[in-house]
Amino acid sequence: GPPWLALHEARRQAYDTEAGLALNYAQDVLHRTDETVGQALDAIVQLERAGLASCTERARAAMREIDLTSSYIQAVGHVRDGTMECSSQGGPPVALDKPAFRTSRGVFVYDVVPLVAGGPNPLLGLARGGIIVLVHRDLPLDIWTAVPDVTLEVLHLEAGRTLMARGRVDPAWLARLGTRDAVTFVAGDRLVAMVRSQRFVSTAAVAAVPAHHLEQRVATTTRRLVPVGLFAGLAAAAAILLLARRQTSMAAALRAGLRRDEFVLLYQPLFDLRAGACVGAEALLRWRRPTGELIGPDLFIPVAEQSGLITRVTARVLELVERDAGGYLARHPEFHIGINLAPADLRSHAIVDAIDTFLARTGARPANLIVEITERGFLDLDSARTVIAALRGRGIEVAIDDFGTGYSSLSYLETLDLDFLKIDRSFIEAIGTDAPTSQVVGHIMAMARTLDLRMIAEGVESEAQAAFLRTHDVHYAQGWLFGKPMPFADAAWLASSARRPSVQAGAA
Ligand SMILES: Nc1nc2c(ncn2[C@@H]2O[C@@H]3COP(=O)(O)O[C@H]4[C@@H](O)[C@H](n5cnc6c(=O)[nH]c(N)nc65)O[C@@H]4COP(=O)(O)O[C@H]3[C@H]2O)c(=O)[nH]1
Repeated sequence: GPPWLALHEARRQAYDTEAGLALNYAQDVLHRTDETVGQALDAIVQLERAGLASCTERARAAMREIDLTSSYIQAVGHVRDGTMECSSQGGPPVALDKPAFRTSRGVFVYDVVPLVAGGPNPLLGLARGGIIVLVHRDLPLDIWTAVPDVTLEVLHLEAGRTLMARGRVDPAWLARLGTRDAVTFVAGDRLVAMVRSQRFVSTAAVAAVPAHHLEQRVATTTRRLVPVGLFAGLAAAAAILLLARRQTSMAAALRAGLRRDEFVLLYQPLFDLRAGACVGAEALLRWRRPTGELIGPDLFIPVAEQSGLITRVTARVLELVERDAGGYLARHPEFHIGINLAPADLRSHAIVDAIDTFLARTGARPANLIVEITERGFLDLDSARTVIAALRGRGIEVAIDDFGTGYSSLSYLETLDLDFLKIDRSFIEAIGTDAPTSQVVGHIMAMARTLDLRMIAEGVESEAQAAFLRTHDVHYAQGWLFGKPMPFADAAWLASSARRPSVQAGAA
């Protein structure tokens, strides 16, 4: 019957979600590895072409220049007869061990180069034509992961060996990739994702997450798919299962849903923690099926993203905000509406035009909008930066969503200009408990302060959590304590009724 189907579906969805997370980690590592290898090869080619495989003053100056301008390169040197005779770091000659292997590009890979003799972080060396580039073996693995005990590894497929690793690796994984570009599988107590580099086809990255997260996710997904004792709920779950079974039909249904205007927005109040007042709302999308069931975004946004429909969904969201709140925003310049963008939205300037149109049609001000971005899937950093700059240039504020969940990594914080960091609800949930993640929120807050970002806490359910956040200078909060997602009129009513007492408090 449907409950069994739902359990089965929960398992499939849980696997997809966890595998997606592991793939994200692997992709992150791969991206950093590609950058590292790319910079190393560029350096070698540059010095080779200039005939600078030597220790002359000119060669050493060129090496120092490369060292200073390449973020992933630790040092560049000249190697002859198994000795690094000089390097951009200065110091005496360094005797090298035998290279571990030679790649088909003619690059010799040295496993351990003790640049600082007996130093704590042995470097990896890549050498060709008398030039050696030294890189930190930890740097490509230095990504933010929300779950503890993640294994990260960079593999050389030709050589059939590990280049860099953090955590427990298993040599047997290598064979699972075969000729594919990416693969996920369960091995023992772990879920493993492997991705092959498109730039350097003999390198691949691996991420392995503990499989017990999978079981937890099956449990929560089952709870969501099987609403207790509701036949309607079961029917909805069954309907979703039928759709989800074949993503193509789900995409077709989404397309039809867009055509038939089946999407609606609910608005979750955003509270200023100090003033204790509602100062805005986040727009959250729902799909109202012709049967009357409301389907949550977790089920259809990923399909919209995979099927290329997401930019149309985002355009619809702007239309709906205009319909629900346009007039109100024009009259309430201090009210903020949070809108979720998908990574695909940040790939072109179209979203900026759509927002300009929205502002022109509604008379709302740029400061009315907070755009929330997440890095589910892969963010094209260059175009994201351009789009974000265009939005911020207009006075629209930008928040990074899902921070710490593994979707939004530390590297994004460093490279994107942002206004807000949204602390994910999983970390708020852990406040004051002895969950292993209970300390994470402190680190996230410290990071936000360092980067000069204001903070929005998500999923605040208790007064104790709110008090904790208030004392730690978190500006805004959302969550069931303040209000569940509701029709716009209700959120607007909250904002106007909540503003009065706070104005009096300010005047007193
Ligand atoms: N347990 C608990 N949950 C709370 C609490 N307060 C809020 N939530 C839920 O947490 C989610 C917060 O949204 P999000 O992190 O932006 O996460 C959103 C967002 O990433 C995505 N999403 C929603 N609307 C859109 C949209 O219009 N476009 C895009 N691209 N994504 C959307 O879907 C995600 C899920 O949205 P929802 O299902 O509406 O789920 C919402 C909200 O209903 C609380 O106190 N306790």
